[in-house]
Amino acid sequence: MGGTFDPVHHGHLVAASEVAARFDLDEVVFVPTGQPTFKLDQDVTAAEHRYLMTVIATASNPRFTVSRVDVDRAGVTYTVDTLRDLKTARPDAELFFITGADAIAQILTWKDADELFSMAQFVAVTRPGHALSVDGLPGDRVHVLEVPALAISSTDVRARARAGQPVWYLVPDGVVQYIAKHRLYRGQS
Ligand SMILES: Nc1ncnc2c1ncn2[C@@H]1O[C@H](COP(=O)(O)OP(=O)(O)OP(=O)(O)O)[C@@H](O)[C@H]1O
Ligand SMILES: O=C(O)c1ccc[n+]([C@@H]2O[C@H](COP(=O)([O-])O)[C@@H](O)[C@H]2O)c1
Repeated sequence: MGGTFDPVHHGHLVAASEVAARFDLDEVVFVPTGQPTFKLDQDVTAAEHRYLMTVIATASNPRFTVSRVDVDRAGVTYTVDTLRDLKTARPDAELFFITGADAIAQILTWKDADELFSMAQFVAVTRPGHALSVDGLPGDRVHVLEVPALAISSTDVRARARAGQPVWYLVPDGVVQYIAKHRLYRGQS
């Protein structure tokens, strides 16, 4: 599952857990982006903070791991590179890329979009506030999964932290503490 994870929240974790169960996955690899291509105009938190919060959030689940491939690759992050690096690290693995309704809606505009569907299957999960449409995408490579609706976004978590409102139970406890310890999201949206 790729994401900016700024910060990772329970919407991400529930989606990953549901896809793992439905598709009987051995492992879910969370891949925090380096420089997310569609957020180049935004003030994104340093990759190392986002990576560490993702490690904290996933630590208790033996099937969840976190990859540094996007964080460690220089330049803008593209999923075509993510999938290539994951395939190199796990040559025998069958890859499924987990993505939410908002992200799948834009997938045809992603770099080398045609190539993506031959590199992995895609699982598009439902997300409150976003219509899920996979029209025009290859039906044999894109799966749709309804997951328990959690109307949580990283944008909202950042806004709450900035306003001094609680973020408990929107993100894992360790992430609440990490945000407080490093005083993240105090001066940005
Ligand atoms: N509550 C949610 N339910 C289901 N999928 C989600 C949810 N939140 C995010 N996702 C999906 O997880 C992936 C990574 O999301 P991302 O890290 O950009 O979080 P976000 O909450 O959308 O962040 P932001 O508000 O900063 O844009 C995307 O594919 C997104 O669609
Ligand atoms: O490859 C692309 O062109 C591309 C464009 C936009 C988003 N993505 C990927 O989609 C995932 C979710 O992105 P975001 O910006 O919603 O956090 C993340 O893994 C991104 O690298 C990929």
